[in-house]
Amino acid sequence: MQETFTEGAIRALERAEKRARHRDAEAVEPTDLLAALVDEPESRAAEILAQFGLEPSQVWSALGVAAPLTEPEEPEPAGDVLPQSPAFRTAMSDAKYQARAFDRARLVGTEHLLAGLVAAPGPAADLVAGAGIELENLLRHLSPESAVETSPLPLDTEIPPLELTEPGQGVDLGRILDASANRAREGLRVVEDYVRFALDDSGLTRRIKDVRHRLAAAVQGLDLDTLIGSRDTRGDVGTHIMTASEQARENPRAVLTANFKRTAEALRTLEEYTKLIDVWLSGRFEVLRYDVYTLEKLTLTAAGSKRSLGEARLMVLVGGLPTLGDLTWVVGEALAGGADLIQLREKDLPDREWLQRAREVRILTAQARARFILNDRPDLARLAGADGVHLGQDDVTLRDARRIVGPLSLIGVSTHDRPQLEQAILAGAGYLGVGPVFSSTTKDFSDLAGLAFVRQAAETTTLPWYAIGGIHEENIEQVLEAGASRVAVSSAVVRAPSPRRAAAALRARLEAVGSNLASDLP
Ligand SMILES: Cc1ncc(COP(=O)(O)OP(=O)(O)O)c(N)n1
Ligand SMILES: Cc1nc(C(=O)O)sc1CCOP(=O)(O)O
Ligand SMILES: [Mg+2]
Repeated sequence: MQETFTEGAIRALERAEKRARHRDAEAVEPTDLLAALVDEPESRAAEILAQFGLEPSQVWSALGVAAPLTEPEEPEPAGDVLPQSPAFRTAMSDAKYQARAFDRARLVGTEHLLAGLVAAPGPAADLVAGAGIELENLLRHLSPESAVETSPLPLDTEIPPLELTEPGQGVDLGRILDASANRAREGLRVVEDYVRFALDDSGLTRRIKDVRHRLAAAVQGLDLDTLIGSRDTRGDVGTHIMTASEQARENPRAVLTANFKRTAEALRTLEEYTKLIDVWLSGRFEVLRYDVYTLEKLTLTAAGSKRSLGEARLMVLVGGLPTLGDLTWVVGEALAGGADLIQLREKDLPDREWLQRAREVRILTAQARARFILNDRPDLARLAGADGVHLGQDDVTLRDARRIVGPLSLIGVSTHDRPQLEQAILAGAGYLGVGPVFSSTTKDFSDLAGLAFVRQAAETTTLPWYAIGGIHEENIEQVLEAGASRVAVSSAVVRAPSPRRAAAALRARLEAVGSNLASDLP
């Protein structure tokens, strides 16, 4: 699906790039875009912000940026286009997504750019959220005329679209649409309750809410009076027919999957029957159906990983040791001290030797009933029978790794800032690395993500995540206070005089924090 931009949006994007250049940035950030959106006070975005009490001058001063850029008398020499930061790209993809859902012509306007900014965590989103603007209340402003307009698009065929309000034609269709809208709404509610109360995942809850609100907006596009007028619950022969599979639910997870299925089916019905009255509206139900599939994957991944990593709080990274004997000794000690996962991280070994070491570690971890993760290499992870593979931002993508290790293997992803965190969750990571928290003797970093990032991770997801980077017995308390429940360490154990004692000390600290890890619900 191809989107195009309104002239106002194009101007805002150009200005955002200019603003980024003026501050000598290496990439365009969401803050550049927010400042650029209010540069033109008549833009839809600026109008919406003003309605929420956020005037341009407040935005510029809160962002610490210059008031509107004055156009240079001479055109500026054209340079290479500045790259977009990951957060900016997230905002853009959300903006396009909102335009697709709300605008018949799929035109991305400044209001959609603003909605994109709200969805991309960071200072721009924080500023806007501080003014009380959330996706939920912003959705009302996205092309309101088209969001509620129900006049059909011209169909390709000669057959005129059904007139929903015409008795006879309308009633049957109205009953189908009414029942399906209710089923979709109810299914989403059941799913939301699981994510909110069983998983306690605020990020996923926000996503499900967003889908629920967009469903409500799409249903508004149908003639509500006709739907209610067509309702005949008592006369519906399906109301009292309950199959055995509908009644039996083995556990909360089965309730969850059944309700995702029910929601997707109901959306499919809405999509198909709405084609008879309004193809554009039908497209909105289609987009929602795909969103529900994505949500299902995200929720089941979160629930599955939370269950499978349960109380696995301490990951120890080993590697770079001179001999196989050194490696097996350290791994044995770490396991005896209470490591729940061993990650083999080799950087200079020939593949054959790496695989041989991996197979040894596999045996030791299996004996200790601990997990074994291989760093960087899905191919070797599969050959060694590892439980999973860990991928960094420059390693093969999660999708490619999945093709090698299969659907059940654990795939962890390193993240160093919030956009990467969100991206990894969306891509289906089974767990996350969150760091570097402190400077490390194992790996050099030019920038530290610090404890601030640990706090952000704690606020964002309940997918299992491991704080990593320079964590030792002396500083682990700070990491736990920032919200971590799991840590990954290397030197603190591998280079300790007694790896066993070092692992045991870390483990004891981890156990001392209240257990909010494993959900009681399967
Ligand atoms: C748990 C965990 N988190 C982060 C990393 C780092 O992975 P990556 O960024 O790919 O760097 P290398 O470890 O490959 O140097 C990790 N290995 N484990
Ligand atoms: C390999 C690695 N990756 C990190 C990240 O933040 O992505 S921190 C790190 C080093 C972890 O070792 P130590 O506990 O000795 O600092
Ligand atoms: Mg790597």
